[in-house]
Amino acid sequence: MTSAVHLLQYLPPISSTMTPKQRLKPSKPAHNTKLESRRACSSPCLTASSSTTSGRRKGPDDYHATLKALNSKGRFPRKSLGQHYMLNSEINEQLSSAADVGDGDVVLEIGPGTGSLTNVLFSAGAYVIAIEKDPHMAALVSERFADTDRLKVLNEDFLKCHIRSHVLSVLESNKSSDLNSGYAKVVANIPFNISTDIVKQLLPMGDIISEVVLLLQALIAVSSLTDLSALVSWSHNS
Ligand SMILES: C[S@@+](CC[C@H](N)C(=O)[O-])C[C@H]1O[C@@H](n2cnc3c(N)ncnc32)[C@H](O)[C@@H]1O
Repeated sequence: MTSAVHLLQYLPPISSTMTPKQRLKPSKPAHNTKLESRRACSSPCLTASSSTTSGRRKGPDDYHATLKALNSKGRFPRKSLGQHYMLNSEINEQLSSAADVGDGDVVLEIGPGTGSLTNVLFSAGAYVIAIEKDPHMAALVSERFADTDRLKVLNEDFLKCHIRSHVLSVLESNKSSDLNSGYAKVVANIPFNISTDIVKQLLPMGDIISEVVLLLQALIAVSSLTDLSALVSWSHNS
């Protein structure tokens, strides 16, 4: 079995219109109602250090909906958990289509958060195994998709849980169903603080995982400001 990085795509810079001052604003808890009335900007994510909203189209995962979902659990993005929530559904769709997610695919999502990417994966027809460390977010995503039988939420630390057995149990139990058996795919907007460890965990799993598409953080400026711009994907070939 060999595994190879087939594709390293850089997404276009997505917060280039923000001023350094905007980027460096200190964290504010989401329950601060002042947050909700701030002006729109082009940032696609709600992060531990962002206090601005996205000017993109409204939807179930836009800035206000995401804040509302977080508020419902008394939460705000935590840097220690790499929590930055995707507000741009187009980027989620790019992640899903880079892995060619389709009907019956089993997809492992690391850190579903509020479920914006999970929602896109469902729309593509996938069965999703979502591993979420934060118990509040695990509860939130379970409640959000309570009416589907195509989701298994595991409130676990991805770096400590037995991923292989979780994935294999879903692949095995679905052999006779209409799910594509044999291989799972990984599609995730991962917590950047543990990117390297996540990749290390996934690399030896080419026997059960066919595609990996991760949104990673890339350095974009000498001032050490960072942006979300790298989409890395690879396929395992036997
Ligand atoms: C970058 S956010 C992405 C959230 C969501 N997928 C999105 O795109 O908006 C990362 C998510 O991973 C979760 N997380 C952090 N560390 C984790 C770990 N070790 N195992 C599983 N989930 C983790 C965070 O709680 C958070 O929900």
